[in-house]
Amino acid sequence: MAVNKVNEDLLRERARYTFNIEELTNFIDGGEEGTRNRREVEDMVIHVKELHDEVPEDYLSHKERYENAVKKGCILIDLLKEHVLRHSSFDAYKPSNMYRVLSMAKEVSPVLLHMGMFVPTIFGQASAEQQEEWLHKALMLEIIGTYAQTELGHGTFLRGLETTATYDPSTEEFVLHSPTLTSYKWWPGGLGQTANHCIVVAQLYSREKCYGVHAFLVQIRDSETHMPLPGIKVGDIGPKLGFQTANNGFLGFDHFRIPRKNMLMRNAQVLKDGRYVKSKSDKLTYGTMMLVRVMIVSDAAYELSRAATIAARYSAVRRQSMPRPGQPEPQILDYVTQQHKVFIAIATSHALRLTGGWLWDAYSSLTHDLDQGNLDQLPELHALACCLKAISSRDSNSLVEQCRMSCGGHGYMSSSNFPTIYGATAATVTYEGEYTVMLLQTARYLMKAWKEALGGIVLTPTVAYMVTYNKAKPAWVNTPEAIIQGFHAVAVGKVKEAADGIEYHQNSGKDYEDAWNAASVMLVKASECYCRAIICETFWKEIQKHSRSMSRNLAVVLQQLSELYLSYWVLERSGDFFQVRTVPLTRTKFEFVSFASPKCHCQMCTGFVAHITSVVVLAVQVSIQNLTLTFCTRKRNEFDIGSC
Ligand SMILES: CCCCC/C=C\C/C=C\C/C=C\CCC(=O)SCCNC(=O)CCNC(=O)[C@H](O)C(C)(C)COP(=O)(O)OP(=O)(O)OC[C@H]1O[C@@H](n2cnc3c(N)ncnc32)[C@H](O)[C@@H]1OP(=O)(O)O
Ligand SMILES: Cc1cc2nc3c(=O)[nH]c(=O)nc-3n(C[C@H](O)[C@H](O)[C@H](O)COP(=O)(O)OP(=O)(O)OC[C@H]3O[C@@H](n4cnc5c(N)ncnc54)[C@H](O)[C@@H]3O)c2cc1C
Repeated sequence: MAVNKVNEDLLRERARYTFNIEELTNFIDGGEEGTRNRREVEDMVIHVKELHDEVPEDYLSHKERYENAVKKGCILIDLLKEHVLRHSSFDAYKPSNMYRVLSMAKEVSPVLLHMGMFVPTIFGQASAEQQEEWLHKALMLEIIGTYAQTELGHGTFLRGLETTATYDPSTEEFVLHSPTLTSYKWWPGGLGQTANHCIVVAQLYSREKCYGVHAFLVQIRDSETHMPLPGIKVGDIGPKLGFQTANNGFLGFDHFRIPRKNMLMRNAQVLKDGRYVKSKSDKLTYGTMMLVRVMIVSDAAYELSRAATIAARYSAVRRQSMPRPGQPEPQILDYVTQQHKVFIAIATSHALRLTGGWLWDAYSSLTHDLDQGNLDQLPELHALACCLKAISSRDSNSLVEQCRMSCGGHGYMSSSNFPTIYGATAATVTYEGEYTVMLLQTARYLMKAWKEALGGIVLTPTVAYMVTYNKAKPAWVNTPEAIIQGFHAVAVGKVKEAADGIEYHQNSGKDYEDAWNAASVMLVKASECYCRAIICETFWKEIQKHSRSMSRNLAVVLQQLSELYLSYWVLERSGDFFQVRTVPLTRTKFEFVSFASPKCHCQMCTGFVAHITSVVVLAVQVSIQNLTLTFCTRKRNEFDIGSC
């Protein structure tokens, strides 16, 4: 049998790396133990022949694809359980571990929502007694759940959800009902044929009063026959852009009764006689969504690094055209345009991975605070989770597409894996909070922060610079730190511009809601700039922090990646930087001037040339599913990414 011979170009590129590959691998995995755990799980998976397709999944019927995905999901979960039972240290339910294991199968798993939302909701919103009853069953997949919140008529506007849960004190039950077609649950993953339980988000009624949306744990299919229970209508919603094996479904209730104890009662409760006990905050019902948004940042990074790996590797082995007659066709990696497409994808995967880790730590700290009854950090974390989920998923999805295009026709093949990765990341831009809606949520937070900044009130960490910029303009010397200050200045300018826009529309007679809507494009822009500043600053600071404990050669390359990221986004947003008025070169002062302002002096901070020499990459060694990007650093022509 022919042995796959490694491409000569790839071998040559790999011989050129200037740093310790294992060190980079450990850095990506979050340490040596992370690498060891990942490899152990991968080794378990890679030898399971049932996980390798004899026939391309695209040639299977919808039913075959689903059955194939169920089979693989069961195998992976069993392996995960076996590994967990063997290594108590491997935190299977650290979201990145769970998602990584499930994504080792090419098909999206029909139990993704069970692991990604059903289990976390029990963790986050069930009382101790309820966790006692349901958690182990869920972890061992004795019950298989999903998260049924979105309806045919409402996905974003949760207060508009129509499914009702009406308490009947005579039987101590809730009656679930879908009063209209638009109230049917629509989208929940696994609902089509897989789940036999679900978290249902419904309007709670007791003693004829509505208390808003709350979560309930509902059995929808018979545990033995798997048939829908009486009063339940359930099925598959049909083909989609991607996610074909996620088994997204619909669910309707016809006066379906569940015990009172099936309302998730960690936060709010309904007592036997129907009295409602309020939660410390209504927003705690939204807790699972915040968790998944936090997860999405890291998983968007993961999906992008898969795409970047494929593109970088292909760029090393593909030879095309003949710039010099009679010379061999060059590797397409030698074209600066190819580098410009691929290198930012690699840099962004690191930026989002490190930002995702930073956000996960912030979220972990918040959950600890919430357990102590301290909700102070909730608004800022909600704002962060919203904008970072939006920007990371959008950046990931668009760069996955850029990576696909960088591979020409072969990138369009299913066998390239780009279509699957694209389908997964495209979904992420919409689910768990639609892109624009999430940025507008962050904008709500920024408008409040701006008002406090004007009043000189001390702000929370990620917006504290607003007070500084609103008073003294910082001096700018041309360094990465200064670029980050530049992003802060741009963000402040956009926040101010949006706040001024709302005020302008109110002064012209609009009420606040209409003024908000009229200024909403500026509000989205302000959130984007606030979020970009966070990613730039976090990426840079994380690299500086980790560089101190890593070898110099690796630190140099990672530093170059972070400088590339900063430079790339200044150039991408040069128009916004144009609005930053400067004084001649030596000591540049920031003053954000809106284009609308009559005193706009568009004078660009010149010399903004970032020479990125001997940048990054090259060939890449991809080991299955992991993120070990084995870079061979190769001297590249010095290229000037241009002055602004
Ligand atoms: C690349 C692969 C990635 C893999 C990912 C890993 C695992 C996968 C697992 C699952 C993913 C698969 C499928 C996805 C499943 C779903 O999509 S579940 C459904 C998700 N749905 C949503 O996200 C709905 C989006 N809408 C909302 O969140 C809210 O409706 C809203 C937009 C926030 C608006 O809220 P609304 O009720 O209109 O009121 P208002 O805007 O006035 O907000 C009220 C106040 O509440 C605060 N708030 C809102 N949400 C939260 C929250 N989550 N946490 C904390 N606080 C919140 C808001 O800031 C307001 O506060 P104020 O003080 O009044 O400003
Ligand atoms: C692959 C996939 C899997 C999913 N899985 C699940 C699941 O398991 N469980 C679940 O409950 N849901 C799930 N969903 C549903 C998902 O959460 C919703 O689609 C998402 O929340 C967006 O809501 P929507 O579809 O109603 O879009 P809409 O909110 O109707 O958005 C449509 C347009 O209206 C705009 N818009 C809406 N509100 C505003 C506003 N206030 N201001 C300005 N513009 C606005 C949006 O920006 C967008 O451009 C899934 C969706 C997908 C695509």
